[in-house]
Amino acid sequence: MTQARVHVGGADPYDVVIGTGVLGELPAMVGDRARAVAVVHAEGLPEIARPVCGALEQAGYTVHALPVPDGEAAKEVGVLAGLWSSFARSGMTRSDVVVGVGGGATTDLAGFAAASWLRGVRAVLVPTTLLGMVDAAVGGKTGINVPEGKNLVGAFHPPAGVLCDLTTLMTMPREDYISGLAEIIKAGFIADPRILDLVEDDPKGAASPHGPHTRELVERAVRVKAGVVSADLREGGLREILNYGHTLAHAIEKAEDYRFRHGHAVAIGMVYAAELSRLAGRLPAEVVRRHRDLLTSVGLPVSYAADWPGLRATMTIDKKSRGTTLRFVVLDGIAEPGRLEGPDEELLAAAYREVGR
Ligand SMILES: NC(=O)c1ccc[n+]([C@@H]2O[C@H](COP(=O)([O-])OP(=O)(O)OC[C@H]3O[C@@H](n4cnc5c(N)ncnc54)[C@H](O)[C@@H]3O)[C@@H](O)[C@H]2O)c1
Ligand SMILES: O=C(O)C(=O)C[C@@H](O)[C@H](O)[C@H](O)COP(=O)(O)O
Ligand SMILES: [Zn+2]
Repeated sequence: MTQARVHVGGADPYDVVIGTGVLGELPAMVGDRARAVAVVHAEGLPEIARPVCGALEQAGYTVHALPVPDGEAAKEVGVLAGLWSSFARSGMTRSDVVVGVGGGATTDLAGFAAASWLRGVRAVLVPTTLLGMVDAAVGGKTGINVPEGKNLVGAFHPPAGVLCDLTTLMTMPREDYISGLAEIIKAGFIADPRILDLVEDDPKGAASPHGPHTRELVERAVRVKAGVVSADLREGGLREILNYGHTLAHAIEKAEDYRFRHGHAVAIGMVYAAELSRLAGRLPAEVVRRHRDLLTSVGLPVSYAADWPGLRATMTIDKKSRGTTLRFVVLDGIAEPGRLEGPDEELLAAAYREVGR
């Protein structure tokens, strides 16, 4: 099967390679200055990590396989500290490389370990989930959670390359796959309406890695993300659009002690942001309905019940906030993202009433 190559521009450009049999590209992405490579992988994925390590060993690198807890449990300071110790024991120098293999949680951790080790070593990411491929591994946002909130500690550290092997999607649990679909649909609402049409025409196909448009959906979402982060790596302005739905989503994830899937929280968060847009007089009701219909059709949640004051308090520390001013990404239409700055408390609560069960 042919491979697609999406270029990410900016000060540290790199490619995202999408297809099957992409591991052959790994040594070139790691580069010839490295001696040692730390392969940080989700511990539940030995079958996927093994060929990655094998390809690197065959290319002559000394490989240190470093398993980390599966999923969100990886994004903890204790796990990160464990990686620093392992890097030290393995003698990882500035010319050596970290390869992250796993879902978005694993690549967020691996990327931040690379960003912080010796003040920054090269990272190559091999995402193995839909969400990892279309969002987390691309764009250089790395980080971990703290008890006070999601992704509150991290760094912008673009990878040297991203390898998306679509065959790894075949073993994904259905709910995790659908979670990734939320970020694809997000890319549709903020920038690429063709994504929305593809999902609407065949929601069953979209919710399966065997669907007829899997590759196109992945590629389209990667292109949206690549275009945005090429222009604004450090989230000076434009990049905020990728955060559509995330202000409430991150509060939900914290309220659920990070046991709620990210994409599921983003789905609810997008409906909330769409309701905010409507109540602010900026978005027709039919577009809000389109959010609910589309997300529901693939099995994503669109409502949530928890105490509003707690969620509202957590949202204060969202990274888009400036001082005491809350800032939201909203929509003025499909593919027309805008900002809502300092909305009044009644508007915030009214939008939540539309989402709350
Ligand atoms: N850095 C970014 O720009 C960015 C963007 C979006 C999301 N994120 C982060 O990504 C994380 C969510 O990522 P995710 O949805 O990939 O979840 P995840 O990393 O938690 O993975 C979900 C589960 O799937 C398992 N898994 C991974 N690949 C598999 C495969 N091929 N077959 C079977 N099981 C597999 C994992 O081990 C884990 O148990 C969140 O922490 C979120 O904050 C980061
Ligand atoms: O890449 C971005 O920028 C995003 O906002 C993408 C989001 O999907 C992602 O979940 C990101 O990690 C959220 O960033 P944060 O800065 O709000 O933690
Ligand atoms: Zn996200």
